[in-house]
Amino acid sequence: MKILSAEQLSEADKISIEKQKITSVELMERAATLVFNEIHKRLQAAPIPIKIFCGIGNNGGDGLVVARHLIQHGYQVTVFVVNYSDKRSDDFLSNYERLKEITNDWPHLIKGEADFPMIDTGDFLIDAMFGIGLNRPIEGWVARLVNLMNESRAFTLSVDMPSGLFSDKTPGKDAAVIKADYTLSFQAPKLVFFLPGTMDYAGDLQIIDIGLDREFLAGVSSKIFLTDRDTVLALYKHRKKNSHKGDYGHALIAGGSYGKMGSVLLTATAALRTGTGLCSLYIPKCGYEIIQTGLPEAMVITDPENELLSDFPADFEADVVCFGMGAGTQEKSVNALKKLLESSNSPLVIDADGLNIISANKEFLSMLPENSVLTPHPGELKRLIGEWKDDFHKLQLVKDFSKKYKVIIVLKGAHTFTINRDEIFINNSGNPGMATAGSGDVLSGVITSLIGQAYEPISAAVLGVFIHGLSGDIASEDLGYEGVIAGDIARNMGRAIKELFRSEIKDPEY
Ligand SMILES: NC(=O)C1=CN([C@@H]2O[C@H](COP(=O)(O)OP(=O)(O)OC[C@H]3O[C@@H](n4cnc5c(N)ncnc54)[C@H](O)[C@@H]3O)[C@@H](O)[C@H]2O)[C@H](O)CC1
Ligand SMILES: [K+]
Repeated sequence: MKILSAEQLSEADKISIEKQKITSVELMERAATLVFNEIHKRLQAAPIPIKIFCGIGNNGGDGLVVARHLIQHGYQVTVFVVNYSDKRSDDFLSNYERLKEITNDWPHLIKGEADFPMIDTGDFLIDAMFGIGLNRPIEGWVARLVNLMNESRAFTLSVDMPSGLFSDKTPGKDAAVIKADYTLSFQAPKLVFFLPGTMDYAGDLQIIDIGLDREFLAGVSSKIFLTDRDTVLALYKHRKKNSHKGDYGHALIAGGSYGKMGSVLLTATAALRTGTGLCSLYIPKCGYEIIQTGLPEAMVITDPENELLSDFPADFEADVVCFGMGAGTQEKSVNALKKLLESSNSPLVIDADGLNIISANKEFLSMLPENSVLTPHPGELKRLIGEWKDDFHKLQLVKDFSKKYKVIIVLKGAHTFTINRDEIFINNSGNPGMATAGSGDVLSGVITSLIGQAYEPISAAVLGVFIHGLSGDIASEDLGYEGVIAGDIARNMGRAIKELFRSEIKDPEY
């Protein structure tokens, strides 16, 4: 699914109005009625005090439409117009008139702090102050109103965007932004809903299809995508009946050190559970029995050293090599990675200490084979590319890095971002139970396995990240968030792949 900018959404708005031969106020009615339906479905006519805060643009217009429907359905509604300017939009005005026709309790105008209402924790707040039209930070008494709403701790539902949140930049440090519990957003998800610095503002997210023109949406160009089930199904390669293990690649996983053999064990388990035909490990001697006992399906080659890697078997024929988990960053391990880089032409997967070694030896960067996949968490990324000012700056730095070194970056997080040159793929599967030791080792194993099975590295990364999350979702359904450990994510990979084909399953929640 494409992620669109505010400009593209406004353009979609205009084109839809023309092509569908409707007025903008009819489109507003359609969109806001869908918002009302969602609220009505959940509240089921409950007698909760509902306070609706409307701006004076089209987001405010949406709020007025929602208010009208709620009132007509017998809800206890108080409407406030946050009168931050006199420039009321036409569609706001026509809905203002329509609202006045159906109730004697006319909207209360808020022109300053003296007009602020009391807000109770038990109120249900609807935030329809600013949407995608916000073009500068919220200031003055409007900012104080936003803070009052946040401090009330009342359940808050934002229409389209939490007010104060921009669609294309990070709010300043002390900016006034609604901290929503739930956001009902129109037509396409906005990038800020997935960035670590801003994702919490939206709360639970639901995207509502308001019927904007399909042709425009299909044709509009975007370099940012939310990975959904259709995307990954299109990437998935079915296994052939007439095949054997040699058809599914030989993955070599290099890493581990004394006390950290579990990492490679997890990576190899994940690679096998994701369907690699053969899996070998290159490890220090001390891990030999651990791996042979823990994972009889894998083959083991040992380094001359007992406790850490010092070398790499340059003549070993694997379809893909993964390096780094548990490897340490000592001089000898640096030498091991150097030998691997000198001997490889095909894409590698580099994780954990592999990344740390590269960060401390930047000359290795130009030795990375084209389309290698690097899987940093934010700390590893910082060591690799330096500090960033905010999430948007970070994305730019990663895109520049990806272009310069011709590599794919899988930036791990609550929403993992896979960045390939100028393109960004945002993952939407997974859950907080996956924030656990070894979860990243498992992900490397999944991506490695897929590359070994002849997936393009970018496809392996996007598909791998998605099914890794799905596997975590399956594990947490069974065990609860706290109960999930990395081995469970590895073990459920097959179920996750099967799950992709269950047609009754919808996309996971945002
Ligand atoms: N395309 C769709 O999906 C549809 C969107 N709808 C809704 O329309 C809003 C966008 O409306 P717009 O009038 O363009 O902007 P806002 O209501 O977000 O903002 C109003 C207005 O306020 C001015 N402004 C901006 N920042 C500030 C500020 N900090 N202080 C004071 N004033 C400010 C600016 O001039 C804005 O124009 C979208 O989010 C949806 O909710 C349609 O209803 C249906 C189709
Ligand atoms: K809003």
